Amino acid sequence: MLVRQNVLIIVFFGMVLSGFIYLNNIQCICNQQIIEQGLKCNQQITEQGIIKPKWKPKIIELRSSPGLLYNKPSVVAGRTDVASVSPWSAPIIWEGTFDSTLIDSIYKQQHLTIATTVFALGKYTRFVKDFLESAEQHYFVGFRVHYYLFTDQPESIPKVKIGENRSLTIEKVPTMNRWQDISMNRMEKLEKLIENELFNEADYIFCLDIDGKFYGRWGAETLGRLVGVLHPWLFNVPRNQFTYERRPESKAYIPVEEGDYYYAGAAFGGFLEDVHLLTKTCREHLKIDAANSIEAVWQEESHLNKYFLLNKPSKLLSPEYMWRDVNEKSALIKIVRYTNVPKNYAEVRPNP
Ligand SMILES: CC(=O)N[C@H]1[C@@H](OP(=O)(O)OP(=O)(O)OC[C@H]2O[C@@H](n3ccc(=O)[nH]c3=O)[C@H](O)[C@@H]2O)O[C@H](CO)[C@H](O)[C@@H]1O
Ligand SMILES: [Mn+2]
Repeated sequence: MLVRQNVLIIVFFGMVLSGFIYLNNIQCICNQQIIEQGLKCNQQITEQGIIKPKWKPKIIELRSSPGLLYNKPSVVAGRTDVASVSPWSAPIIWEGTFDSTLIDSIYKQQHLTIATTVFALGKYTRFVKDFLESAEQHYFVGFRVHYYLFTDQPESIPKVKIGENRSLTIEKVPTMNRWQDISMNRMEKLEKLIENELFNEADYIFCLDIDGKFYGRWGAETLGRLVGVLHPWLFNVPRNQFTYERRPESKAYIPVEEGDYYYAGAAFGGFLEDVHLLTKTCREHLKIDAANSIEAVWQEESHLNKYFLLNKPSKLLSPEYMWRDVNEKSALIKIVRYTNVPKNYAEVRPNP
């Protein structure tokens, strides 16, 4: 009798347990289906019936090689003179916050392609040679890099030797008379480039100013979903001194009591999907502003700052990655990686 009772109890609990396992499995399968369906929907058709890009699958694992030797990370020693994390837990990359041997080893296994865009219209073609030659020495060395150069004068682009596994595509664009239009129009060009050409080719994209030169490593430590760079002149000033757009009529408007950092318009990047949304949103907002006869104080840089306020970057690069001039010193800048090239605005721009 007692034995039968025990058997019944065991059978009962067994059934309850199987029930739990079954329900749990169904939930897992459902979650998977939801994720897969969600992706498929995103990838197939928009409301207007347009086929959308099928983004290249992303590698998110950080695999390390067995036997790789590098310095032991410390939990107590590190940079104490600068913040290396934002209030939303995004890393801020400074010299001393990463190990280049380790980080290269992790990301080289992923066989990545990094699309890199620059624009050189009018007299800005003079910056191309230094930009490309210095990038070949310092920018994602050992990685596959595909430069896209937009210019109104392909014939005057100098020949620069591009390394193995790296390439340069030159695309002709119409000449424009206002530097503001050249600068702003980049958002639309980038949006279309990602949509039409890059979506299945590259893993990451960086969009850079051409009037810059590399002096130090810019590598895999900069890779992230959405990446912004702290502006070299405004990284250490109070919030009310940020040169955000302050007129409420503009889509780039940020009130004085808001804002995290002031980001440079001269460099941003990330996954294609994320940069696509960024460029699309900024392009739309620039268009709305134009229709309302308003141009934000720093053109697309103002819209970029608004975008980053509402869509926090997942990684921030210190001003080492966009410094003022190689000869300008700051105790916080231990290494200059990429700088603005000093220029005579009146001479180089098509209009004041
Ligand atoms: C360090 C930094 O964040 N710089 C930003 C800042 O001033 P900048 O002084 O850096 O702007 P800029 O004159 O370099 O223009 C931005 C870019 O537009 C292109 N260009 C411009 C003029 C021209 O005649 N031909 C040409 O090709 C070129 O790629 C250049 O790098 O504000 C601009 C918008 O107001 C952009 O957001 C810049 O990225
Ligand atoms: Mn510039």
